Amino acid sequence: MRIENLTKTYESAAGPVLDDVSLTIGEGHIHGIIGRSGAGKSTLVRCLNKLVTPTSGRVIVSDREITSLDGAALRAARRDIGMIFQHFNLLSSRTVAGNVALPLEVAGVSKADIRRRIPPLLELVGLASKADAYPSELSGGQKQRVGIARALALDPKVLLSDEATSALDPETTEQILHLLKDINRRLGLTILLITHEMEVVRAIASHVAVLEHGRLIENGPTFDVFAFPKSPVARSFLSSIVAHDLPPEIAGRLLPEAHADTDPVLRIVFTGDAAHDPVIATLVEQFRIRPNILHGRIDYIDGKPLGVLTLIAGGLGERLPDVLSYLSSLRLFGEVIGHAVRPAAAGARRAHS
Ligand SMILES: Nc1ncnc2c1ncn2[C@@H]1O[C@H](COP(=O)(O)OP(=O)(O)OP(=O)(O)O)[C@@H](O)[C@H]1O
Repeated sequence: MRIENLTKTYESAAGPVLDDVSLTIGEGHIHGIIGRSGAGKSTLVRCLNKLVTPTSGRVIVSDREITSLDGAALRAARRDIGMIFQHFNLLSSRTVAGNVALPLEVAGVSKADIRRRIPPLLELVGLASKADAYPSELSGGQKQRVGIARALALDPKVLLSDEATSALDPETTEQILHLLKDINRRLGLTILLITHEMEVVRAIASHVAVLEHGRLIENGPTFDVFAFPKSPVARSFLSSIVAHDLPPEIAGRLLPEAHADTDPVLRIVFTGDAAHDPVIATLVEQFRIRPNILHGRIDYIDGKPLGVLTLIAGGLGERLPDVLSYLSSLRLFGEVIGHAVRPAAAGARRAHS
């Protein structure tokens, strides 16, 4: 799927809601799009199947330019694009099987074929025993499974997921994300995942893009964006997952410049295999540093370890360039983010003031 220079303006006075967005979604990828409320996520996803007509730009799915199509040709092209929604959008008067059958009926598939195609779809989403149940008899997670089976009924090439887990509790969210990942692996289905939760991206997305005020401000493999976010928005989305920023009460005590009574504060980003190296022991033994750990966390993103550790590097002094080159030899990233007043000196400073 290719999105090229997509722009959408609803009301010219309000300015564009999508502003020149370009993005390629690789075949078989799960690509997350994250943004705050009002960033333009729903508008973007609705432009992709032309539920909303973009003001300019193109959307190409499997070499077909969706944005140039209308009428029957557009309806046919939409079969390549399945969609699931936050509030499931099931018909309450139809059974589970009846809801899954709906897109097949609209596409003119014969009754016999529909009867044949429903059971494997329900099997795929773990609802084989619920074919005759009505939506009111299902849990939220089960309703979303029906939504997924319905979205897959016409064998789409791409699945658009618009906040599909936002109405679900954490445990059900995990099960639905697991199901999406499983379907992605088994069918090779490309999934575009619209969300405002980094946990959702972390759980299953191989790539992630960040949307802010209608502009794409970041895009790349999930691990790279998580390890080295460039925008404040991405950093703030990541705050519950990766310890990029110090808690405000610690950050507020750091000084921007070195003084005679301060020690540098070193931030180290651990990625890949080096996350398992005895880095701190080497800093102590080889570089004679007295580390005092301020904040840290190590986690797994896309199956790879990612850690951020911030420490006061007592005794670092002139050895900073050597330490940074040692870290980069392990392909770790290190930087001095400020200076901390030594505890004894802090007491003296307080007494002085
Ligand atoms: N049909 C419409 N007419 C006019 N303005 C609209 C319309 N749909 C959306 N907007 C405006 O476009 C902006 C982006 O909305 P959109 O729903 O695409 O964002 P979002 O990132 O999905 O937000 P949320 O997560 O809150 O749904 C908002 O300012 C919204 O008010």
